[in-house]
Amino acid sequence: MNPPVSDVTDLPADGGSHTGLGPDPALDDPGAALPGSARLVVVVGPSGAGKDSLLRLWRASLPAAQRPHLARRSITRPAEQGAQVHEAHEALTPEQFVAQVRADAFALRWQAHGLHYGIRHAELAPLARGQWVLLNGSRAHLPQLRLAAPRARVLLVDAPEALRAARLQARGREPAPAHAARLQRQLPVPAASGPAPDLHIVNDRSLAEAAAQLSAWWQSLHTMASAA
Ligand SMILES: Nc1ncnc2c1ncn2[C@@H]1O[C@H](COP(=O)(O)OP(=O)(O)OP(=O)(O)O)[C@@H](O)[C@H]1O
Ligand SMILES: O=P(O)(O)OC[C@H]1O[C@H](OP(=O)(O)O)[C@H](O)[C@@H]1O
Repeated sequence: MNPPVSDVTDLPADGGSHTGLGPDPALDDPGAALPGSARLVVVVGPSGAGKDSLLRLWRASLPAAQRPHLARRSITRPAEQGAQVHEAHEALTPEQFVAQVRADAFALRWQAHGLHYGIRHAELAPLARGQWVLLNGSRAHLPQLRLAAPRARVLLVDAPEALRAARLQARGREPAPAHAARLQRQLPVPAASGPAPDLHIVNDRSLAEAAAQLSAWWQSLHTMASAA
C-alpha cells in the first residue's frame, strides 16, 4: 500500500535532488500488490552494468508483436539531451515527484543516488491484461518489490568494476565525481533472506552476447509457460 499523503509531508526540502537526499522510508513503500506479477521481469545490477542498454537492444530484436512493455520510469533527473539518449524517462522535479506521490500516481517507487524513482500504475497495467513487462529496477528496493510482485522474475546484470567505470565515463550522464559513489554502491542480490535471481548475466563482452543469453532465458520461460 502506498502511504497516506500525510506520510510524505516531511520530505526534505530538496525532495531528492543530486545535492543530497537522506533515506526516507515514507518514499520507499512496498507498493500495492500487482496482479500478473509472474510476467514482470525486473532487471537489477550496479550502475554501468548495462541494464538499460541490454533491455533496449534485446527488446528491439524481437518482432513487434512479441515485445514486452518496457516500463517508463519517472525520475527526478532532467531529461537526457543529445544524440544518444539512454533512457527516455519522465523527468520530474522533486516538487513534482512529491505531488505525484501525494496523488498516489506510482505503483512502485524508490530512492538511490540522491534521486527519486517512480513507476506509474499505467506502466504496470499490461500485467493484468496478460502481457509481459520489463522494468529497470533497484537492488535496494527488491525486498519491497517482492512484496508487491511476489512472482516477479529477477534478472541480475553485472560487469567488472573497471569496465563499469569506463562505461560511466564514456556515457557521461553524471559529472565524473559522481561515478565513484555509483561504482561503490555495492548491494547483494538477493538481500539477506531473499531468493536468488532467476538469471545472472555478466555483461563483460558485447551487448549482443548478453542479449543472446537473455533471449535463451526468455525462450525457456515461454516454453515452460506453454507446457504448464
Ligand atoms: N557490453 C557492452 N559493451 C560496451 N558498452 C556497453 C556494454 N553494455 C553497456 N555499455 C555502455 O555502458 C554505458 C552504461 O550502460 P547502461 O546505461 O545501459 O547501464 P545501466 O546498468 O543501465 O547503468 P545505470 O544504472 O547507471 O543507469 C552505456 O553508455 C552503454 O552504451
Ligand atoms: O543501486 P540500486 O539500488 O540497484 O539501483 C539504483 C537505481 O540506479 C539505477 O538507475 P539510474 O542509474 O539512475 O538510471 C538503477 O536502475 C536503479 O533504479
